[in-house]
Amino acid sequence: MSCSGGRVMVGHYYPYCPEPNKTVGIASHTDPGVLTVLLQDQVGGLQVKHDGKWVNVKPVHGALVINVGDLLQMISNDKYISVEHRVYANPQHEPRVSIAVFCNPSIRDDLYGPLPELVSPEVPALYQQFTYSEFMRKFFTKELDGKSLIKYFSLENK
Ligand SMILES: O=C(O)CCC(=O)C(=O)O
Ligand SMILES: [Fe+2]
Repeated sequence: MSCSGGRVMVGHYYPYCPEPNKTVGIASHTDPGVLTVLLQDQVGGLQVKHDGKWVNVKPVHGALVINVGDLLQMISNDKYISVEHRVYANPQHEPRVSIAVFCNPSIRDDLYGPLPELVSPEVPALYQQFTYSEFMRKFFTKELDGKSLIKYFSLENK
């Protein structure tokens, strides 16, 4: 798999929100692809779910946040787990800007699934194989919610 052909850059702009407890910046989700590289500014607002609790990701000047996505979870047969994250509505009187680069496979019709090296009679595959086209079709028809892509391709009932 190569990341070079499948990178997408997205810029997010979160304006000041006078009533932040009535809405969200981005609802809780996992990123679908392999890895996401994220640059935050100094405003903050990103949270990740850790041990069932939302934890603030403190913005550090010059630092990049790397999120594991659903594809990496499935290809690694759960060696890496995709991270649930969200952004709260911005209560600061200055806008928040973030830039995300999504690293995805570049070949749509190859089969993806747990890498053969990670699967054995003792450690069975946890996910079915799928093409990236099929994966993205499913992604675009799902709600922006927790782990439904992972559940859809899972061979177990998670
Ligand atoms: O703005 C952020 O910090 C996060 C953006 C995000 O989660 C995404 O683009 O998938
Ligand atoms: Fe995200």
